[in-house]
Amino acid sequence: MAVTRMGLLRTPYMMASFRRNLITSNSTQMAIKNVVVIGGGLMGSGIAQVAAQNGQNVTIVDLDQKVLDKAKNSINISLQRIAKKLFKDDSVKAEKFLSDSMAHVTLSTNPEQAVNQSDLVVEAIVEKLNIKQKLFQTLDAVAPTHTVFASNTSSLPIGEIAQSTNRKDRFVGLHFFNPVPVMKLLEVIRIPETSDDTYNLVMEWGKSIGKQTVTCKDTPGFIVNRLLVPYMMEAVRLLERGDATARDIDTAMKLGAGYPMGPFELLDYVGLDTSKFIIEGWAEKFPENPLFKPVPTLNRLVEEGKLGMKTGEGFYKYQKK
Ligand SMILES: CCCCCCC[C@H](O)CC(=O)SCCNC(=O)CCNC(=O)[C@H](O)C(C)(C)COP(=O)([O-])OP(=O)([O-])OC[C@H]1O[C@@H](n2cnc3c(N)ncnc32)[C@H](O)[C@@H]1OP(=O)([O-])[O-]
Ligand SMILES: NC(=O)c1ccc[n+]([C@@H]2O[C@H](COP(=O)([O-])OP(=O)(O)OC[C@H]3O[C@@H](n4cnc5c(N)ncnc54)[C@H](O)[C@@H]3O)[C@@H](O)[C@H]2O)c1
Repeated sequence: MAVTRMGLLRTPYMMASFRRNLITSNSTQMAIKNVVVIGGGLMGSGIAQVAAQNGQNVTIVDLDQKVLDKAKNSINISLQRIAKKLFKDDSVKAEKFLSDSMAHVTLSTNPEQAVNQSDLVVEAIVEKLNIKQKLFQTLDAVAPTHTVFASNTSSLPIGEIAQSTNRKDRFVGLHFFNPVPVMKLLEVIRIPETSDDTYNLVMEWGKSIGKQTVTCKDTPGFIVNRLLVPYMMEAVRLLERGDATARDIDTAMKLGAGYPMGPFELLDYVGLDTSKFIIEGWAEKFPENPLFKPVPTLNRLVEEGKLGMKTGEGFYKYQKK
């Protein structure tokens, strides 16, 4: 019996189903063959990977070629970990899985050109409403009519992002979790204008990439972050009051509440810049809610360029890979 921390492959049945999800195609792939992921950072690279490892053509777009090269490298490393687990006794199959998946990945710094042939565009760029709106406005003018647009935003209203396009019926939120290749959940956010066809298509697509979907209205933080963000901010406030150390708070939540990571480890893992954007956006929009008040420690660390694991330091220090 294979057991992971996330309970991903608990039984032979689940292992078989995971393998099926990874390797075989299904009916949706007939509809969504070409995926474009905009933003090749932490999330974009993971989203691109799960599509590619399920046989879909994926183009990753970023402003910076160096980010794209790093994304390709991290996809390769992650696929190797998965291949090792899936085909532990068969190095030929493992190698084929790796090379087939990598062959589905293309890199681009030209978003307008990349979306030319797309069926689905998933945006995973910086958590700023005006930047996301500007991007979608540009893409809306050049993408094929049938192309569905999705945002992976953690906290921004999908309806406000979709406002910048003339395809609100073909617009959804697709909220993935970090690390995307491991986390099974995909939140699908429907705005009132989202058509049934679009909704059904992305629900099927979620299944085709091995995710368990849940649906949520366009409400702040959707399901997971509406509960997770106040918890993480409360952890920082606990630290700021001097009630306990970050290390002890993390240990307490792992051993006392069964979380795989404590709140500070998770903040560093998510990225402190992204976390700051989320809480600032909510504080501005809902100033009366004490749960959404910004925390000085987060602002200070971001000002110092300590963005978490990705920069080698956040609440903790990390060895550069
Ligand atoms: C203001 C507040 C801000 C809130 C922000 C919200 C952000 C956002 O919107 C929502 C989120 O994402 S919220 C965030 C939601 N996320 C969370 O809450 C994450 C919580 N953390 C975890 O679930 C675990 O600590 C990890 C999975 C990260 C690492 O697990 P670990 O046990 O400590 O370490 P391990 O032993 O190394 O790995 C274990 C297994 O996973 C496998 N593997 C790992 N990475 C892989 C990859 N990239 N590729 C492939 N495989 C990968 C690995 O092979 C291994 O498999 P095996 O079969 O056991 O050999
Ligand atoms: N980090 C997480 O754990 C997490 C989880 C779920 C959702 N999200 C959301 O996903 C999105 C991306 O987060 P991330 O953590 O991957 O960020 P990141 O900083 O790792 O990556 C963002 C990437 O987008 C690129 N980018 C910025 N503007 C761009 C543009 N106009 N065109 C093309 N590329 C552009 C940047 O160069 C960068 O590489 C955010 O909306 C975030 O809220 C993050």
